[in-house]
Order: sequence, then structure tokens, then C-alpha cells
Amino acid sequence: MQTLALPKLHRAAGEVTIPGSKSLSNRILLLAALCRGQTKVTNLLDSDDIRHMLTALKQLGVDYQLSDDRSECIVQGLAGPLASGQIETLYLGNAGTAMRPLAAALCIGSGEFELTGEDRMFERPIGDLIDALKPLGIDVEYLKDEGFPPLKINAKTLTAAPIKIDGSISSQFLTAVLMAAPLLKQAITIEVIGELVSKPYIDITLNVMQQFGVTVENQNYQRFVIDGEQQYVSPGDIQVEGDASSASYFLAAGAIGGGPVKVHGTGTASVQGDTKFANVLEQMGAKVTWSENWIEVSADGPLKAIDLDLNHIPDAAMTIAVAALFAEGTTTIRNIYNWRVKETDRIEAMATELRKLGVRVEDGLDYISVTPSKEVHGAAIDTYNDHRIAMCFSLAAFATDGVIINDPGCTAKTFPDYFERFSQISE
Ligand SMILES: O=C(O)C1=C[C@@H](OP(=O)(O)O)[C@@H](O)[C@H](O)C1
Ligand SMILES: C=C(OP(=O)(O)O)C(=O)O
Repeated sequence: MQTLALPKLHRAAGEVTIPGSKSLSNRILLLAALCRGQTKVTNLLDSDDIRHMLTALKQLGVDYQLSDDRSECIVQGLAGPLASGQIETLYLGNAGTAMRPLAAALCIGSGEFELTGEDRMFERPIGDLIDALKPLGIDVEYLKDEGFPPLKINAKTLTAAPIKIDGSISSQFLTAVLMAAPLLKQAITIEVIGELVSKPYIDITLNVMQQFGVTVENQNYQRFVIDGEQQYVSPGDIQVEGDASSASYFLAAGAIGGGPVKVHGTGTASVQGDTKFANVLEQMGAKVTWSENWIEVSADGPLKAIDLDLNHIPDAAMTIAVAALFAEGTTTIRNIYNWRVKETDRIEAMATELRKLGVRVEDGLDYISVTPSKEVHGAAIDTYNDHRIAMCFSLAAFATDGVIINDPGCTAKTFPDYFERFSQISE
């Protein structure tokens, strides 16, 4: 296993342009494949999650050309559902944004498909999505554990029926149904049961669908109405925004290490809910300046602890758990149960690794509380094959020397050259 020893950091300042958004890249690629016409996607993210989507689409016969640096992709749309004449096994790594939307899209395609991935994917639920689609008459078999990938999908003609979907574990299930729904033969209604988590990701979905010409009637995120027999239409050119979750590490560095750190690629014009991370830093006492597509953060003193429900920014909220080391008082992040079903059990993992640094941590089913201590010390941080654990713990190097990140290469899921970029704004 590789390790990365971080020097003690004293200051953060500079500018960084963050890579394209994972959430947008994979949604855009899927709709570019389903739509009528050719789509030129620019600022596409090049990371493991996107490579899995691209490889799957290629296997499904979607024709595209990638530029040498893989940041531009010209996709020839199929003008309809995905199809295959033979059994296709699609390996989707640990990419939720590939597994969930492809599962729904393939149910309404034609052919037989096996959807598989890495071991952790077999522990990440998909049952609420499959259950939601059952009234349409789908044929899906769980190949290992009931409710989890790997899956076998035998696509067949479906009949329209009202859909009820549980939104309390992952918004990706609703995203998946929304994106597939316009290709059904008749109009459908989707009713959300349970608290819808990670709600801003639904705005990303509706925004991308709109850019591909499909409008959804959104009745207060409780009910969605979508006409059937629609065709997605290529917008021609589409640019992927910078990734707001990836921005969080640099913005937090600005708040912890003085700044200013200016992050280009996301701002007030962004459709990504994770831009709200900057508001949390502001509540912690940082100075935040916004433009349409950059955000700048600085601070001239210690941060203040917060106690907040961060369900709307589950990914960026992990960065707050480490920023808490630099805040006066106890920081509590609430309503984050679904951290437990992501790349790893993130509540458990964050609590374990923060404690290794000598910090006081309390954790429960759906929250984590972090109280900094004067005795913070270095430690080798295990990253559980979770890119965000590796990235957010880089900030601990502003508190102490001796921070070692185990398996730093796991950032390849969404941000392959993260540590190189981080070193450019910190010293
Ligand atoms: O739709 C998306 O692009 C995502 C939704 C969120 O997942 P949940 O809805 O499972 O919280 C988020 O954590 C994930 O990284 C990306
Ligand atoms: C939860 C995440 O990924 P996924 O898209 O695989 O759900 C994440 O990137 O933090």
C-alpha cells in the first residue's frame, strides 16, 4: 500500500480550477447516449467513476470520441433506450452515479444485462429503486444478496403504472427513475415516500433533463409527473461545471490556513447543492466572496463551531468534520445517516480516524460531534478506499505534523491528482 506523509502546513493561499463535476459528468453522458443528435461534452471529469460509465456505454454500443486528455467527449445519441443483442456484463466499480441510473435505464431498454462492481458496491443498497420499478413489470434478479448488486436485468416492454419510491436512503434512486421515465410509453407519476435525502441532487437531475429538452412537473419534491414517449434532444454543446464537492477541500483550506483561496469552476451560477458548503464556512466565521463561477475563502482568526443538519450536502459535510479541528467548541453534523451506506460506513470511519489524531468524537446513528483538543497529534489515517476520507484528512496537516494518508491513490474515484493540486495552495 502506498502512503503519503504530509508536512505540517502553516498557510493556504492561491487559486485552483477544480475538475468537472462527477454528478454532472455521469448524468450528461447517460442522457447524451439516450438523446437524439450529437453532443459535445466539455470539461468532462476524468476519474474512475466516469471511466466506468464510459466503458459501460461503449459496451452498450454507444459511439463516442474522447479527446486525448479525456476532457472532451463527442457522443452520438441513440435516440432511444439502450439495447444489447447479447448478455452484457457491466462492471461499474463503486460508482453510485453509474449503477443506479444505468439500472433504471436498462430496465426500459432491450436485452439482458448483468450489473456488477467492486465488493463495496455489493453492500450499497439498490432495493428501494428496484421495488419502485416493480409495478412497471420489470424483470430483475439479485445475483448475491437481496436488495444489493450484482443484478441481472432482463429488459422487456413495460406498462405504465404509478410509482412510489422510498427516498430516505439515497436520492440516486429517484434520480434514476426520473431520468429513465420519459422513455416509457405512457405518462407516469412518481410519489416519494419517506424523507427525501440529499435533495439538491434532484435539482441537478432535473436541470440536466431540462437541458436535454425534457421538463418534469415537480410538486414540491413529493410527487413528480412526467409525460411518456418523449425523446431527449441533444443540446449540442454542454459544459460540465467544476465539482462543488471537490471544491470543499480547497475552500476549507482557505478558512483554516488564512487564505485567500480562490476556487474556479463553481459559484452562484452552479446547479450543485454542494456550493452551500461555503455558507457553512461562513457560519463558522470565514469570509466568503462569491461570483458566478468562482468562490474565494479567507479567515483572520479561529473558526467557530456549528451544530447543523447537513443532509443537503452529504459529501461536502465530511470536510466540515475535519474543519472542526480548527473551530472553537464542539461541531455537530446531524441527519447524515446515509453516510453509512456510501463508499464505506463514513460515520464510523470518520469517528475512528479523527480519534487517532487525539480529537474527542461522539458518534451516533445519524450524527457526529467533534471537539478539538490542544493535544492533536499525527497519525496514519486509513482511508477505507474512500476518496473523500483521503481528501478531507489532508486538512489535518494544518493542525499537526505526522499526518500520513494511507492509500492516497483512492482519490482516483473523483479526483485523481488531488494531492498535487492541494500542495499547490498549501505550505
Ligand atoms: O446524485 C448524485 O450525483 C449523488 C448523490 C448523493 O448520494 P445520495 O443521494 O445517495 O446521498 C451524493 O452523496 C453522491 O456523491 C452523488
Ligand atoms: C457517495 C459518493 O459516491 P457515489 O456517487 O458512488 O454514491 C461520493 O462521491 O461521495
